[in-house]
Amino acid sequence: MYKVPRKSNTNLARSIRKREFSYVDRQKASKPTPLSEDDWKSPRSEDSFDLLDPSNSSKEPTTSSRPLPIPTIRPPEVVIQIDEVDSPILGLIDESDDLHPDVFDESRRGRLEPSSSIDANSLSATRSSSVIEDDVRSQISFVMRERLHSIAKEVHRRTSAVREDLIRETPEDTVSVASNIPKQSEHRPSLMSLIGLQNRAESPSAVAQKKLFGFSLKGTFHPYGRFYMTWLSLVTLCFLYNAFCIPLRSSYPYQTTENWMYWFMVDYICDAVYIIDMLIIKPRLRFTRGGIQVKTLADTQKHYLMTRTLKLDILSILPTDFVYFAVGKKPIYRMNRVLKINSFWLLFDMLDNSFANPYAIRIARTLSYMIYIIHCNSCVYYKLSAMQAFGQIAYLENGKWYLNKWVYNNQGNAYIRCFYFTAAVATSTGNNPAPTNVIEYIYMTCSWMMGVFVFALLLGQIRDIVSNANRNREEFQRKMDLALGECQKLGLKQETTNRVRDWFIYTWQQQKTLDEKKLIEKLPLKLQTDLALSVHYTTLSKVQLFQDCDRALLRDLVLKLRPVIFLPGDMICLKGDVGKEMYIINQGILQVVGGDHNEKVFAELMQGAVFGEISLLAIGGNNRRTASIRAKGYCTLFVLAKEDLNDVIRYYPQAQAILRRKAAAMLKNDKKSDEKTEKIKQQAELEDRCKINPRQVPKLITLIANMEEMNENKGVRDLKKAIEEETDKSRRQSIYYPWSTLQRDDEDEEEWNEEDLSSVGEDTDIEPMENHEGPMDDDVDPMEDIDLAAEVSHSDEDDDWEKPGSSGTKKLHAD
Ligand SMILES: Nc1ncnc2c1ncn2[C@@H]1O[C@@H]2COP(=O)(O)O[C@H]2[C@H]1O
Repeated sequence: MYKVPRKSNTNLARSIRKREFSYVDRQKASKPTPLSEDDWKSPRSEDSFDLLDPSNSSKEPTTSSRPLPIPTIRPPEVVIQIDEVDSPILGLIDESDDLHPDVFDESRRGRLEPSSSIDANSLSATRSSSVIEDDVRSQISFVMRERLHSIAKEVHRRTSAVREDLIRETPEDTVSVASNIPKQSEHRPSLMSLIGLQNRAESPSAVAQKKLFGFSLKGTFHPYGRFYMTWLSLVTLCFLYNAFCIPLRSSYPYQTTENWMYWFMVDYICDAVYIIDMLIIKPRLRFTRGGIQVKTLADTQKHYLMTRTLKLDILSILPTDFVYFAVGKKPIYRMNRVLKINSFWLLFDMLDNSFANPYAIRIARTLSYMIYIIHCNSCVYYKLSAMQAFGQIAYLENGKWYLNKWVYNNQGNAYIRCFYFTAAVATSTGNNPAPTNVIEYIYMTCSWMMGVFVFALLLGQIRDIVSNANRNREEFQRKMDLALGECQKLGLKQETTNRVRDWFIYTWQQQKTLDEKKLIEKLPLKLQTDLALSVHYTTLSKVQLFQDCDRALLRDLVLKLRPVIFLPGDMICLKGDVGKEMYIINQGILQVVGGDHNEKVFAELMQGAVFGEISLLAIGGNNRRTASIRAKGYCTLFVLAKEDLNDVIRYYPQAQAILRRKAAAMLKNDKKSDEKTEKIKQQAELEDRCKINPRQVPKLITLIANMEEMNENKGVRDLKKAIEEETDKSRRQSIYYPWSTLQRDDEDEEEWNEEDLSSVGEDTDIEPMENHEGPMDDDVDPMEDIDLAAEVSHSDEDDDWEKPGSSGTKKLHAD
């Protein structure tokens, strides 16, 4: 620990101080950013002098005698910066920090008294050595502090500059930048990523290359990728050219001395394709090793070298054309090109796997075999015909000479004629001419054999393919017939039977199967989930619940969803029923209905809407349906059973909250609608009850109107007049007026017929009966219970009697 020399004015102390200060000077000179006076306010600048030489404490130190201030205490913010500097020497700072503050605090507080009583001369040698040691340590610590101080200052300066720059940025800029940045707050996987359809980020160079060529030249290819499929089609085309044209040109006279260069041109283009395929493409094809796709070019190359395909590829491209130099341009020597048949098979396999209708691909493949066999056969037939001079050489049979009718007679299109002949022989359909010699007999026997076995086999294959393609349809037809037969047996109404038929037909049109789940149940669960997610992606992406909640909820639920189809007008759930399932709309429109006959439509629900969850989760307080739901047209829904939902949702409180919130809003809405409907119903009922036939003016009123003495009363006069007018008008119009004691809603006021009302309310000037309650019977005279005298006298006294109120046009009164 740092020890203050007992007598600071000793020679030793002086020499220490001198060395220390001279070092400070050197350091100060070498500092990159010299400290200002403010930064450098060291408590020691004055105290140190006092401390070391207390006798001079009162004196103003002279420039020469006064030691330079020693920086010991850093400004607090600088200390923070040092802490942030990741430096291995920070440990030293801590240590050095321990040294001085106490000392200088003590000195500042004046508690550290210089021990003047101790004589410097009495310091022992050991003591002086420890002092020297302390001195060295203090110097080191000082140097460290000095350096760190300057680093800290620099860091501090830079941080402040950056901070200022940041603050100086205009808020508009910040806002615009912020608005341009897509919201990243929710780091949730998208629906696409859940089903593994998310595009992975690719390196810009790879993207650029892909843009240019559609593939990466440096990379490897997926064997089922689009690029390789396109390339494979080209290779297959070249193979087919070779496979068909080599026998054709070898037998028929289609390659002549004039056109051979064109044939050769195409030949060598095909050869080029073969070579590119062998040298560039195939070595880049990825393969699977131990369940992992190998993508490294070196590995794929090595793998290709080991395959049998390479050998076939080499054989297929062997330059057999060189034989041409010896035997002439005979294309038959290129027959090794057909060894590329692997490409043909591969292409058909790939098409089979990737086409929506693989049956067509399978039939095409089988048909191509048949055609090729007939093609080759026709080439042989032509060659045989040519060898026998196209029937011009007569043959002897039973002592007679005949012309050979079996051979092609060189008339018409050679290829078509020969093809026809061989097709007829192979399928045993034609009335073929009899062979005339051994070769012809052998040919015919082979052809028939081929017809019987090979063609029967191929035709059988085609039959299987076609029947497989129809199996689903037949199964559906069988089930529908069975169901309709049951309906008939049970004697159901024709309408019901028709609905059953409708359901079957619509389901088939939509799904091409009656049980969608059955198709995928053999797959592993993960794949089933992925499949279900991708198939129903459009619908599920619209379900707000899945958007707002944990995406795992979707994965958990998707396999529990069961598709069902409803017909137009079907009631999916009825208000008051116990809720056992909830639904997600996949297709179609549904209506939330109410009223006695479900005539009121509260809302329409579209694709992606969820309903039926209120009763399922007992959100409304019980497990009863809060509304009835009706299918507007054909609808496909996903049904989720209560147990399934409960099983899953208990792990997703957020989803529960969302469902609850939504349910609360709907319940509120429904309550309002219910109240309104109830009010309208009540009003309609009351109006109905209050209907009177104005032609049958109550006898009592007529009596009052006819009473002589009462004729003096203006009110009664008006009443009489009104009755007469009303009776006349009623007779003319023969209508009933609705009378009611109920105040109408504002919205209904417009519908109110002012003209009709005026004739009743305004002219009669009858005071409205404010508190008339209870039902009014049509048959009962409404005036019978009224104390007429009191009523009339009251009316008489009333100030408003003379003024027909506007309320009379809005309120109609039975009185
Ligand atoms: N106003 C509304 N709008 C949309 N959907 C509704 C409305 N009222 C009720 N529903 C739905 O209709 C469903 C009927 O059955 P639940 O009560 O189980 O759940 C109900 C809600 O999901």
